[in-house]
Formats: sequence, C-alpha cells, structure tokens
Amino acid sequence: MMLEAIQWRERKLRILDQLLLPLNKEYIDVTCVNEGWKVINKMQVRGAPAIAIVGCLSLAAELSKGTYTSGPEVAGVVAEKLRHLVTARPTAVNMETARKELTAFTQSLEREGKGAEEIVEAVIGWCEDLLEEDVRTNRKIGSLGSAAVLSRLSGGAKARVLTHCNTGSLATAGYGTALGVVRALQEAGRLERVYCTETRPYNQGARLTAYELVCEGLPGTLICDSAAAALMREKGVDAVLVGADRVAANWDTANKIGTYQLAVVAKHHGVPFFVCAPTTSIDKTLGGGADIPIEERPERELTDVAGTRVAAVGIACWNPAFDITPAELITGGVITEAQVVVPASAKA
Ligand SMILES: CSC[C@H]1O[C@H](OP(=O)(O)O)[C@H](O)[C@@H]1O
Repeated sequence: MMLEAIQWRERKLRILDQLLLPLNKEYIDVTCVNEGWKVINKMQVRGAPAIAIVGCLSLAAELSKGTYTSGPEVAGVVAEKLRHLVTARPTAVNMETARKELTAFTQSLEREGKGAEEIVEAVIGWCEDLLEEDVRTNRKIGSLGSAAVLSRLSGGAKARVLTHCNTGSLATAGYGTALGVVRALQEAGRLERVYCTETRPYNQGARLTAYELVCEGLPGTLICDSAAAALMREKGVDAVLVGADRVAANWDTANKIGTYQLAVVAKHHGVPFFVCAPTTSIDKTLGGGADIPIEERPERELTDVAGTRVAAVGIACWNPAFDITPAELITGGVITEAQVVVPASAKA
C-alpha cells in the first residue's frame, strides 16, 4: 500500500502530518496559503516536489473560496501569495520554479483580458496538473534510473542500493524520485536490498523511508548514518541513490545533510553515485553549488529526540538541513525524467 502524503479531493487539501509518522497517521486540513506556508515551514510536509505541490494547492484551495472582481486583482493575489510560499523553505527550488511558471501563466491570461473567474479556474487547473504530472515524472525517473543502475551489473544480478533521507511517496505526489528508482528495480525483479540511512536529525530515513519500505514489503535495511562506509566495505553496495533539493547549472547538488559525505565514501569505494530529480529541481540561474542557499534549522531539532533533550545543555549547535555535493562526485549521473547526465567533471 503506497502512502499518500497529499490528498486533493473536491478542491479540499489535506496533508499527512509527517512529524507524527510512523507512529501516528493523521491528516491536516490546509485551507489557505498561510496554512500551506506553516505546514511546509514546520516540515509537516517536506520533500522538494511535495513542497511545491502543497504550496500551489494551498493557493488553489484559497482561490476556490474567494471572490474577486477583476482579472488584474486575481493576478496580483496569485503573484503575492506565491512569493510568500517561496519563503517557507529556501533550499528546494521547486516552489520557486512553480512560482515563476504560474505567475507567468496568470499574467498571460490577464493580458488576454480574461475575467476573474476564468483566471481562478485556470490557476486551479494548473495546480491540479502539477499534482498529476509529478507521478508521471517520477515513473520516468524510475525507469531511466533502474536501467542506469542495471547497466552496471553483470547478467541478471540484483541490485544492492543505498539511499539517504526520504525521496518516496512522502516527498512527492507519489512513487518518488530515488525511491522511485528503487520501486522500478523491484518491479523489474532486480532489487536485492535497499539500505536506508536514518538521516539524523529529522530521521526521514528511519521514520519515513523505512515506513514506506515496510508498508510495501520492499526488502529494506535501516542503518545509522555513520555505518555507510562500513556497509560499502563489509556488505557491498552497487549504487547510491539520493534525491535533490536544488541542482545548479554545473550539476552541483544540494540535498539532505549527509549526502556529501556519502558521495565522498562512494567515490573511495568505487560505488556509482546517482542524483535522482525532476527537471523542476534544476536551477540554471545558479552557476554552481556555492550559490545555493542552505537552510539552517532550529537547534532543538538537533538537541532533542521525540521532544526530549538528549544533548548537553549549553552546547553550541550547527544544524544545516542540506549540504552540497560537487558534480565531480556524482559518478553515476543525474537522473531526470528526460535523461541521465554524467557531469563532465565526474568522468575524469
Ligand atoms: C524528492 S526530493 C526529497 C529531498 O527533500 C528532502 O529534504 P527535506 O526532507 O528537508 O524536505 C531531502 O533533501 C530529499 O532528498
């Protein structure tokens, strides 16, 4: 049974509260942009594609209940609300990508002289298409990614893969990106085992990826973040598969903290390292990873476990939510719905 992070029924939005998973499965109503901003900022919903989809559907939910007098009024409201949604979390680019595209779409309708109601309906339809398109995109990533992984295995060997954070149905509209490649390998009968790191401090791996794997009966094994190198040496890994929050023009990639060190360890062990992401996660306006904003999260998310403090009181903390993996370490390539690109610097 595939988990559903986002429910859009009859223009009503509900999100699965991921802060409570896997012990409690509760949905939250999101009726407007301000509520959408809050559930994204608090990480009750997270994952680059899911952030954009929930942000846009929160706007659709608000518009569906509003009353507007003119096309310019609607266009102004849409532009302002989208700018606000982008501020909820700075690293993932998908919400900014959606803001640019939906703002341009709305302004073109305004220039055509469309009325308020017609623009509202068109914007709601655009947001609904974003939800539907994401699953199709993920399945294409899964197909291209599983072929790329299997091309490196001899005969009918099954793949042993390692993944980090959560990139599945809880980070997207369904199927997932890196976890979508895992699902495609399973569907092809070529998945031996998927190892998932716990992914401290939010524990996306232990709480979310492990939950997805158990729910669907996939052969998963949880490891602590610090066991990745030993896993590659002691048990063997055929590929590392991770997601992305923002990929720069030179293929440097921002992803969950800990990704960079996995890439370094994979390089040392000769394990191909793949980034799996939709083209909506690629930001060609940025030349390299140094230009990607890295979100820092509250100290308590590092010092506390399940609401109980475990770190010494008074210790200073540094809690970046993401790090940058340079393109030269992405040796397997960046897998999008359109292609697999091995950065030139990774071929050296
Ligand atoms: C399919 S994109 C998932 C991407 O987002 C995660 O970050 P967060 O849980 O903080 O939203 C992580 O970087 C994943 O790779």
